[in-house]
Formats: sequence, structure tokens, C-alpha cells
Amino acid sequence: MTNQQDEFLAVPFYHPLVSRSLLYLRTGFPVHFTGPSGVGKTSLAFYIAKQLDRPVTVIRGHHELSNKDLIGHYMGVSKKEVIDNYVHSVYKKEQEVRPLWMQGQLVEAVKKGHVVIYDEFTRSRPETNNIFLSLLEERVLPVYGNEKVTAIPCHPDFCMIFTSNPEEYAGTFHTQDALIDRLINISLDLCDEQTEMAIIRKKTGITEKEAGLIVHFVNRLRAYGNGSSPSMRAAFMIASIAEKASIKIHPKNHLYQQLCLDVLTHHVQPFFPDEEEETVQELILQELQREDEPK
Ligand SMILES: Nc1ncnc2c1ncn2[C@@H]1O[C@H](COP(=O)(O)OP(=O)(O)OP(=O)(O)O)[C@@H](O)[C@H]1O
Repeated sequence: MTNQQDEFLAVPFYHPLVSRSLLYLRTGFPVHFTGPSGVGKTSLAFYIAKQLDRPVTVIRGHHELSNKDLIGHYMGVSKKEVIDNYVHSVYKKEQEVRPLWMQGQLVEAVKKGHVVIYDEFTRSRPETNNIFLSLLEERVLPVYGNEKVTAIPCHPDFCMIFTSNPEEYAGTFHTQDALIDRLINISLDLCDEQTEMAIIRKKTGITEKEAGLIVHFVNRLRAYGNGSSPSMRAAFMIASIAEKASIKIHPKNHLYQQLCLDVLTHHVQPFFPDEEEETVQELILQELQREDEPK
């Protein structure tokens, strides 16, 4: 496992979501977190998997992932040679050549009852994801390509957590309704400002005032777009770099301004497709300097 599981802070905002997800997984139903980039889907999946106290298998979705990777495939051959020269005048050589079966990631997980995190599963082709239809419905992993085994029954503790970005994201495929129908689909949105500040503070050690400056500012930029970009990841980057490099988090500090521009311009530019980068950067700096509206 990566250290993503250790990074997740289960602040109160997440408590109901965590307990509901655990309930569904423990009663044998797969959970699917979907939402925009950077809202914490993967970190949450790792955190929940850890609570289940089972071995964890992680599958990363991508367009080249195939059933061969998931269930297994033949790869090369194994050779065995027996040379019998016991009687000096007789030389006997026996050779056995067998195709070598490479077991796929899912097989062990299904047999031993792992928690499988299938991260960004909509980046895999629908034909690859078909295998999960029978796995989730009949709790049997169909294995073909290998003459010996045809189906592996699921261990009772086997369960799955899926994550995905919405379909309009580049590089995702339309998911089969039949697969979505087998999942408990939970939308994850950006947490509220106070929660985001608390997470960033705990992760980086910056002060409450500094966290407020970053999160309020990034939130003002979000209002120009769909509300979720720039993500919490961007706010965390700014906080983390500023803290590690001792850059004063202050709107008038030139180094801090440059850091914010470097992290944020790429995310804000798409909201203004007709504007030059320079104009977008001016707007970002204006928002950086702006006082928060009194609430
Ligand atoms: N509750 C949290 N505690 C600690 N860190 C968090 C929390 N939520 C999100 N993060 C941090 O926010 C960033 C984005 O999280 P994560 O990668 O889980 O998001 P995601 O929704 O899976 O994004 P993507 O769709 O781009 O993969 C990471 O740096 C992660 O550690």
C-alpha cells in the first residue's frame, strides 16, 4: 500500500460517510466514490480499507488494463531437463516444456478475501470491467485462458471500493449501466472551507490564519469555474511548499505570489479560454489581494 492511507484525516465531516461505507462493505456490497479531481476519493478509499483490517489490493484503472492483468495469462514457457548418464555408455535426455501461467492481480484477492481498491476504474475499457459483473453479482471470478480453472469462488471477506472521476473528464470511458447498478454510488464533493482549513493545517503545520488566507483565496477562484477546481490538492501544494521553503504566506510577498501563480494558473486558465495567460494571472493576483467579503 502507498502512504495515502496515513495521510487521510478523518475529520468529523467524513464520519457519517465512513461509517455508512463500512456498513455497506461489511454486508457484502461494493462502494463507489465518484467526484471531481482532488476531493479525496482515493485517500478516503485507503482509509476505509484500513478500517476493515484485511489485506488490500490496489488496481489502478487505465486504458491498457486488460483481463490478462486481472485474471492471468500465459507468458513464455518453463523448461525442465533431466539428463540421465548413469550408465556411461547410455546418454538419455528428457525435456519438458510447459507454458508459464502468470496469475492476475484479482485472483489472490478473491481467494484470500482482500479489500480491493479499484482506483479510477472508468479509465479502463468497459470490456475489461465486464469481469466485475459476475464477480459482484455471483461472487465468482471467471478465469478463462487457463484450462485448469474456470471459476474461483469469492472469499466471504472479499469486498471492493471503486473510485472514479465524472464522465466528462478526459480519458474516462462511459461505464456500463449494469456495473453502476451493482455499486453503491456515493458522490463526493469538496468539503466545506473550515474542514479544508483543518486538513491543510494538520497536514502542513501552518497557522489557522495562514490556512484561512490560502483556502479563502482558492475558493474565490473556484467561483469562476465549476466550484471544485482548483482542487484541495492545489491549496495543499501551496501550503506545503510555503511551509517547507519558509515562504511567508502573505498576499504582498512576491515569492508567495509567484508560488500561487505557478500552482494555480493552469487550473484557472480554462475558465477564460479567450484570455491571454497574463490577463488570467492578473486576475489571480487581484483575488489574492482581495479581502474576504464579511460574512
Ligand atoms: N481528509 C483528508 N485528509 C488528508 N488529506 C486529504 C484529505 N482529503 C484529501 N486529502 C488530500 O487531498 C489530495 C487529493 O486527494 P485524493 O488523491 O484522495 O483525491 P481524489 O479525489 O482521489 O483525486 P483524483 O480524482 O485526482 O485522483 C491529496 O493530497 C490528499 O492527501
